[in-house]
Amino acid sequence: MGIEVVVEGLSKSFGRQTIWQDVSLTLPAGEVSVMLGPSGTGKTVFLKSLIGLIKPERGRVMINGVDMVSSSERRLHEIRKLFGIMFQDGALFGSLNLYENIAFPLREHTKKKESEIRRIVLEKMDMVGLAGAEGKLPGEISGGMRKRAGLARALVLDPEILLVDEPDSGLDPVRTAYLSQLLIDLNAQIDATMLIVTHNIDIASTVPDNMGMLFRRGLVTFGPREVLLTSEEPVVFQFLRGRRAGPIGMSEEKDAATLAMEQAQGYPDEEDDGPFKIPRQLRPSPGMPPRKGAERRRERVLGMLHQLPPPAQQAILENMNAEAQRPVGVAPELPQRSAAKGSYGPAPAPGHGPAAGPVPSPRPAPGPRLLPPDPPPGPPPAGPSGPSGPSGPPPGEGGRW
Ligand SMILES: Nc1ncnc2c1ncn2[C@@H]1O[C@H](COP(=O)(O)OP(=O)(O)OP(=O)(O)O)[C@@H](O)[C@H]1O
Repeated sequence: MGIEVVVEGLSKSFGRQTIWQDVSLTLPAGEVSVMLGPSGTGKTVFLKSLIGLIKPERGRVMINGVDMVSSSERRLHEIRKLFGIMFQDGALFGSLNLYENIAFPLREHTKKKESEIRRIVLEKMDMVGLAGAEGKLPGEISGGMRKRAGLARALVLDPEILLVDEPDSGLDPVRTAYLSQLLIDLNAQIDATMLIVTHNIDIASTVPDNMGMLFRRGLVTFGPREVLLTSEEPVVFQFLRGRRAGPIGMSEEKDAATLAMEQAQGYPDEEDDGPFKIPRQLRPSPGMPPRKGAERRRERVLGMLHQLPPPAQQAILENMNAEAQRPVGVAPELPQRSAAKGSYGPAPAPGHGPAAGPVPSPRPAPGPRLLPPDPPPGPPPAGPSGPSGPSGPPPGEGGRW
């Protein structure tokens, strides 16, 4: 099972620029969490602070009793082996093929024999739908494949904590949807604690168990997904709906005068379309094991229900009831096109038991099989070819921690 990450009173500045202050939250063990926030609010800085790559001035990040802020490099080196990180651009070595890129952390951090390395690399490539692409160079594959290669590399040390930085960047909406499903399937298979940093509302509203948001140099909220998704907080309201009206401006937060002017004039083309409709959370694909994190989360959230705002309580109970009645492995809201008549009809019967019923026990062969074919290769990855993270070569020359 994944490990809980406890963040207490964390503050970070660069020179005179405060990035965020007094951030406190807990990433529950084995659950999937998302950190949202407009560009530049310090999401990536937060992610790097969790693993000790960036040092906050104040606060603690407790993992297995070790503080990632104040511990020695030797201690951090040990704890970092618990992490896998998927960086935005995949952070692959441009001169190494996918096999060698993905094998890199195993060669760096373990003394495994070549046959064992091969078994692990091929298994993880299979899990992310990259079987057969071992010999490709990063410059020969699409952005989506590079991301999945970065994900495979993040998995080779069997991480208990998986950090994912903007998995959607550069991907079309369909590839993003497949990647969202892949993340849920991986969580079902490895039961790791996951934190995804993104500003993509589709990922944020369908993947995680918990959500938080950074804005105005602080944490706006963090908790069960329904808390943020029902929030009337102006910044959350604006962000979820992608509006211009609200405290988030073009490049930074709006000042009071701009907000007052905006309230007087409004944006006539931005109609009030009512409460944000909370989409269903993705479930593991058919054939995947059930998510243990989701089961634990259910108990945890029911235990804290009375402490949550009433709209969140209502949304949680409605979702739980809907989940209990929802057949496994089917997205009932998607009409299926009949090939013969070109018409739309109801989805086929699932042939699985109800969600809240007994869970299937046998663990299936790994590997989501729902990935679409990849588009032709894009341009070679930009930026430094050396990845940084325990799951990959670290930042800087030579790629060492
Ligand atoms: N090593 C650094 N030195 C100085 N400033 C930094 C450093 N790393 C990040 N920053 C600054 O911290 C701020 C937050 O950056 P960060 O990349 O964490 O934002 P973000 O929320 O992830 O943005 P985006 O969504 O656009 O990726 C930015 O102003 C950035 O310039």
